[in-house]
Amino acid sequence: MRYVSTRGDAPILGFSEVLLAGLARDGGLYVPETWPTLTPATIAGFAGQPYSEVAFRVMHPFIDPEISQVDLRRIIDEAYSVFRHPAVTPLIQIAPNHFIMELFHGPTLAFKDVAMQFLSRVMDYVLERRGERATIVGATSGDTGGAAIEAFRGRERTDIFILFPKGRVSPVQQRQMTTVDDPNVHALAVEGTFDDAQAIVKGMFNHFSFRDRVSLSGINSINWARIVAQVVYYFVAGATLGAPYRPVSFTVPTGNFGDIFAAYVAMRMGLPIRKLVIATNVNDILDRTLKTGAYELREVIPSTSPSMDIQISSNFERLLFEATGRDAAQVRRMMHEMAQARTFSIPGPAMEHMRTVFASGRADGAVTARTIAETYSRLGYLADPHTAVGLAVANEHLERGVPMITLATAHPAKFPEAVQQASGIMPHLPNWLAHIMRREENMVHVPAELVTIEKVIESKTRAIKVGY
Ligand SMILES: Cc1ncc(COP(=O)(O)O)c(C=O)c1O
Ligand SMILES: N[C@@H](CCOP(=O)(O)O)C(=O)O
Repeated sequence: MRYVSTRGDAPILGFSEVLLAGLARDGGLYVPETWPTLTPATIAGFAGQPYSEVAFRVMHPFIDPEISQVDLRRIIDEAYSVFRHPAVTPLIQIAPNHFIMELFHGPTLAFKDVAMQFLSRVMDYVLERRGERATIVGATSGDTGGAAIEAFRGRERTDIFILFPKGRVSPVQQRQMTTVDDPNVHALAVEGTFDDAQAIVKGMFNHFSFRDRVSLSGINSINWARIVAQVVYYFVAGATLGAPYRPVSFTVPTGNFGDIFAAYVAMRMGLPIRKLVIATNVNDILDRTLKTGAYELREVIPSTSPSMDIQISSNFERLLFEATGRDAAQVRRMMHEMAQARTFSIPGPAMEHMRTVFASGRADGAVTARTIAETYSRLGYLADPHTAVGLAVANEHLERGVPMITLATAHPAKFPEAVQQASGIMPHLPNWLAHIMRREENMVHVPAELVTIEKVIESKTRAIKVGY
C-alpha cells in the first residue's frame, strides 16, 4: 500500500515511512492511495473470531508488503494480550436496538489504548530494523497522553514528550502522565488549550530542520497507524450484530475526528453502515459544520468531557479530502482559509456526501449529567461523561431494525467528580491503577511557545542527529 497526502504536495510513501513521518511534509495527513475492500464473506466470517484475528485481516492490506505476515501477527497478538477483557472491545446491550461498545479495557482505561498498544510495538519493530531512534511528540486533551506514555514507557528506541493543557485534564488523566518514572517519558504542562498544544506539535512537524534533527515522530491520530488500528473494532462490532447482511449505525463521542474517521474507513472497506453519528459536547464545531456547511472556530469551553474540548479537529481534513473527491487543491484552500480567517466553507457536493454518511448532535453539561444519572438508574450502567455525550446523541438517532452501537470511550473512574455529581456514585480506579493517586508527580511547565518547547525537547531527547 502507498500513501498520499491530503494536500497533494508531499512524497508518496509506504507504510513504514508514513508511520514514522506522522504529518506529511506539506502539512497534510496521509491516506491510502486506494481503499482496500473486504468481501461480504470475509466480513461475515469475523463473527466469533478472536479480536486479534480480525485485527490481522483488517490491518494487513494497509501494511503489506512491509511487515511479514508472521511478524504482523506477533505484534498484534502481543498488543491485544494486555487487555483485561477476553473480547478486547465487548458489546453490552442496553435496549433492543442499542448497544454500547466498551473500548476501555486497556491499561489506561481509554479507547486510545487500542491503537497505542499496536503503535508502540510496530514503531519499535520498524525502528529496530532500520537501526534508528525517534523522538515522539504528542498533544493530548487527556487520554491520548496517558495511553501513549503507557505504551512507549521504557522503550529503548524512543523518547516521548506529551504536551497537555495545564489545568484542563482530569486529575486521573494528569497522574497517568506525570507519575511514570521511566527516563524516556516527559510530560509537559502547557499554559494553553489542547488546540494550542496541537498547533505546536504541527508547528514542529513543519519546522523541517528541527523535525529532521530529532527524528520527529507522532502518536496523535494525524499518524495513519493510529487510524488503521481503530478500524478493527467497527468490523468486530458490525459482524457480531449481523453485518454484512444487515447494516449497523455507530454513535461516536468526537473531538479530533480520528475515531469516527476510522468508522468511515470501515465503511469504505465494505462494512454496511447506515449512519455515523458525530456526538459533540458544548464544543460543537462539528455538529454546527454538518448543519451549516461552514467550519467556524470559536473559543474552547471547558466541559465535563475534557478530552473532547477541541475546536481544530485534525482528522476532519481526511474527510474533506474524501468528500471533495480527493481534490487536494480544495483541501489546501480550506485549510489556508481556516488559518487566515478562522472559518471556511465546504463546497455543496462535499457537504452532500458527508450528509449521506454522517448525522450529528450535541449534548451540553446538563444533558450529559442527566444521561449519566438516567443510564445508571434505569440500567445500572455507569457511563463516563464522554460516553454519556454519545448515549444522549445516539438516543436521537435510533432507527427500528438498525442496531445502534455507541462507543464507550473511557472508564468512568477517569472522571470521578463528574460521574459522582451526576449519579451519586463514586467510581473507583481498579486496584492495579490506584497507586497513581499516591505517587509523586513529575512534569515540566512550559509556555505555549514553539521555540521554548523545541529547546526543552532537544535538551532531553536521545535521538539527536548530527549535521542538521
Ligand atoms: C474519552 C474520549 N472520548 C472521545 C474522544 C474523541 O475522540 P476523537 O478525538 O478520535 O474524535 C477522546 C479523545 O480523543 C477521548 O479521550
Ligand atoms: N481527545 C484526545 C485529543 C488528541 O486526539 P488524537 O486522537 O489525535 O490523539 C486526547 O485524549 O488527547
